[in-house]
Amino acid sequence: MIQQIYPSTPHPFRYELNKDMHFAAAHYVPSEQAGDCAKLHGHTYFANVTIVGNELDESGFLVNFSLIKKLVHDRFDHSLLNGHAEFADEHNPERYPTTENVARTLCEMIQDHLNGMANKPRCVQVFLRETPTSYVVYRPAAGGVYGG
Ligand SMILES: Nc1nc2c(c(=O)[nH]1)N=C([C@H](O)[C@H](O)COP(=O)(O)OP(=O)(O)OP(=O)(O)O)CN2
Ligand SMILES: [Zn+2]
Repeated sequence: MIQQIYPSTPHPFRYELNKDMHFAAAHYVPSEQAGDCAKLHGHTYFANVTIVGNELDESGFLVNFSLIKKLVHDRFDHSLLNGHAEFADEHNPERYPTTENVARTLCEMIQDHLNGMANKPRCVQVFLRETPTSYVVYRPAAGGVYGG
């Protein structure tokens, strides 16, 4: 069982849901400055995704926990991150599969899906751990999340 304390983000919504998950993936950071990270290697990533909203769906869910896992796990588990379109541009540092960019991409992917739901849940935080000693927290700009 995964048990961990995460940083929290303040928000005005009635419900907050968190989903923990793992995925195994390989990557390299295509930058001469990246040192050993420029070499192909792998991690078991750990992600915690925070979803908020005011309304539940017809199942009484803010969003089904399993959907959040499916969006991330089905796409990235046992894959080469650099092989995904989101991370394939080796000339744009915003597209390198760093922890920062992967966390932001997960949030954006999930939000794209949530935008199609009638109860309009929002992804307000992705905590992404790459190694036992390194993690990133991504939060979309407040205007983007709360501004409708
Ligand atoms: N800001 C970032 N820095 C680094 C990233 C990153 O994504 N964003 N990535 C790496 C490497 O991919 C590496 O796999 C992880 O680095 P690091 O935490 O240094 O790994 P260690 O397990 O060796 O850490 P120790 O605490 O020294 O054991 C590097 N930097
Ligand atoms: Zn790495």
